Amino acid sequence: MGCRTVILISGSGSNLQSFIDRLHPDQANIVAVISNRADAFGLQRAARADIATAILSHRDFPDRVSYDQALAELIDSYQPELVILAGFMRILTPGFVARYEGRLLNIHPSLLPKYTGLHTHQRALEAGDSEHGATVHFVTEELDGGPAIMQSHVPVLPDDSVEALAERVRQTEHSLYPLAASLYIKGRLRLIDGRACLDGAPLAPSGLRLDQFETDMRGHRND
Ligand SMILES: Nc1nc2c(c(=O)[nH]1)N[C@@H](CN(C=O)c1ccc(C(=O)N[C@@H](CCC(=O)O)C(=O)O)cc1)CN2
Ligand SMILES: NCC(=O)N[C@@H]1O[C@H](COP(=O)([O-])[O-])[C@@H](O)[C@H]1O
Repeated sequence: MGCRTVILISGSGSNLQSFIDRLHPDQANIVAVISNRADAFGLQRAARADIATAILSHRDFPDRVSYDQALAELIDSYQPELVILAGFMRILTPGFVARYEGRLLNIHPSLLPKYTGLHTHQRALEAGDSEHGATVHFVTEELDGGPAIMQSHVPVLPDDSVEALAERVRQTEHSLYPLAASLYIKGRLRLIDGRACLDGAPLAPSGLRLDQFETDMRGHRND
């Protein structure tokens, strides 16, 4: 079986669905989906795929440290090799990050380092940006500050609403995230001395470009 993977969610789970649809269990063996919200539709997606689910609400704990300790114990009960944040909307404490750093990935809906935090699409529109996108990165203590692995780029159109731009970005995420995760699962992507490295070579600060990487992959297939 593949890389034992636990996926954390808080909402719809369309990125979770892209892992289910695009990565074979011999690659990503998703052993559990954990949500901090009981109403997360992603829990239904996981159940439909016969993946174990668990709910651990942050509201049931007095503070972040105690929540993260309980979350880590729950995660460790599944003995993961890789932990994926897929729309998981809780800021994680240094102790939690230290436990998983180097095998903890996140997808953020902006071209980091632009727009860390929340409301990224609205902020890109308000800034008048001509392009926007998403970033897969290693998770570190610094919120959305971890080394970038790969980015997808989309145009911002003149009459874009927040919803339209968010959907355009989300569509690219469903190719971006499984591909980035597959590089880790294959042993090609690693966090070394605080830098994201592919085949041992440090990546550029913005990571790989999805469009360029896909072009290169097609080229190699035609060689
Ligand atoms: N220590 C880290 N924790 C997390 C990271 C990270 O890089 N380092 N990435 C985030 C994911 N994320 C953006 O990609 C993000 C998630 C949540 C928040 C946030 O402000 N959360 C609020 C609650 C918001 C809500 O419930 O809707 C909070 O935790 O108080 C910002 C960015 C995951 N964690
Ligand atoms: N800061 C974290 C964050 O905003 N993550 C974003 O939440 C969405 C989750 O969608 P999904 O639940 O359909 O995968 C995704 O667009 C992801 O980039």
